[in-house]
Amino acid sequence: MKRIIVDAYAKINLSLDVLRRREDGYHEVEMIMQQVDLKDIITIKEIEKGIIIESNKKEVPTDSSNLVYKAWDIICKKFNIDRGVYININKNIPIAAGLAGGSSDAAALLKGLNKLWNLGLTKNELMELGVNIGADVPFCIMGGTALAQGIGEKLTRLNNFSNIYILLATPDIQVSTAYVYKNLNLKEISVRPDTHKLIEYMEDNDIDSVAKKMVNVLENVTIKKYPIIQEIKKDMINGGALGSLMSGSGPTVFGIYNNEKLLKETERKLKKRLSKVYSVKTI
Ligand SMILES: C[C@](O)(CO)[C@H](O)COP(=O)(O)OP(=O)(O)OC[C@H]1O[C@@H](n2ccc(N)nc2=O)[C@H](O)[C@@H]1O
Ligand SMILES: Nc1ncnc2c1ncn2[C@@H]1O[C@H](COP(=O)(O)OP(=O)(O)OP(=O)(O)O)[C@@H](O)[C@H]1O
Repeated sequence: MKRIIVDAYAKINLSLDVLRRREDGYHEVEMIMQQVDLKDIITIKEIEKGIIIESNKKEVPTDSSNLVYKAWDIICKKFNIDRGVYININKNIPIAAGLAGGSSDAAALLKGLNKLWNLGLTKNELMELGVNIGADVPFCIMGGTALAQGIGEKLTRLNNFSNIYILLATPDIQVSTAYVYKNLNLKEISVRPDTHKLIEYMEDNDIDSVAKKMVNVLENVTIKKYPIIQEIKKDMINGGALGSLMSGSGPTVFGIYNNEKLLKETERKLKKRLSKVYSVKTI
C-alpha cells in the first residue's frame, strides 16, 4: 500500500506588525516568517472510506477539529474523491504555542494528498486552498523565509536566512490566537517593526541588527496576561542571545544566537524550569 511521509516544520515570526482590523474581524499584518528545523512527521495512507487520525501526543485532537481533517475535506470536495485516509501525526511542535504546528500539519497534508492521488496541483494552487484552513497555512506550504502581508497569505519570498542558531522556549500555557488579536488595541501600539529595514539587514546577513530590531506588536497583549514570557526573554538576553522575541501570538519565546556554546548554556538553564526548550536552526 502506498505510504507518503511529509515533514511539517514549525515557523517563527522575526517581526509581526498589525496594520488594521478588517470588517470580517481578521487583521491586515506585515510579518517576516521563518521556518525552523523543529518538525512534526505526517504519515498518510489511503484507506477505503473516512478518516482516521492518530498521534503520539494525546493532546492532539483526532476529530474534525484537527486541521488535517479540514485539509482532507477540502481536497475530497474539490476533486470529488470518496477515498479515505489514515493519518499519523508524530507531534514534536508544542501545541497552541505560536509556532504554527497545526497549520504546518495541514500544509503537509495538502502536499501529501496531492502526491498520493496525483492531483497535479502547483505550489500556488495548494497555497490558495490552504488559506481556507488558516492564515499561516500558505506560508507553511511555501516554506523557507518570506514576507507575509494581507492576512498572512500574500507572500513574497525573501533571501535565504538559513543555519542561524535559534533557541525556542515554550512556557506551559496555551494561547488562543483569536484572543490575542481580539485584545489588541491598535491605538496603543507605540513601537512597530521597521519591516523593510529588517529585510535589508537580512539581505546583508547582519544577524546582530536583525536580532536587535525585531518587534512583535502582539507581545503586549500576551505578556500582559502571561508575564513569564518577559522573564524568558530576559533570561535569553542575559544568556547571550543577540535578541529575543515572542513568536506569533505566543507564548513561545525565541532567541537568536551567534554562539552555539552560549545557546547550549541558556538551554540547560531554561530546561531546569521549562519542559519545552529546543535548540534549532533556521532552514
Ligand atoms: C499569529 C500568527 O500565527 C502569526 O504568524 C498568524 O497571524 C495567525 O495565523 P493562524 O493561527 O493560521 O490564524 P487563523 O487560524 O486563520 O485564525 C485564528 C484567529 O486569529 C485571528 N486572526 C488571524 C490572522 C489574522 N491576520 N488576523 C486575525 O485577526 C482571527 O480572529 C482568527 O479567528
Ligand atoms: N494538527 C494539529 N496539531 C496541533 N493542534 C491542532 C492541530 N489541529 C488542530 N489543532 C488545534 O489548534 C489549536 C492551535 O494549535 P496550533 O499548534 O496550530 O497553534 P499555534 O502554533 O499557536 O498556531 P499559530 O501560530 O498558527 O497561531 C489547538 O488548540 C489545537 O487543539
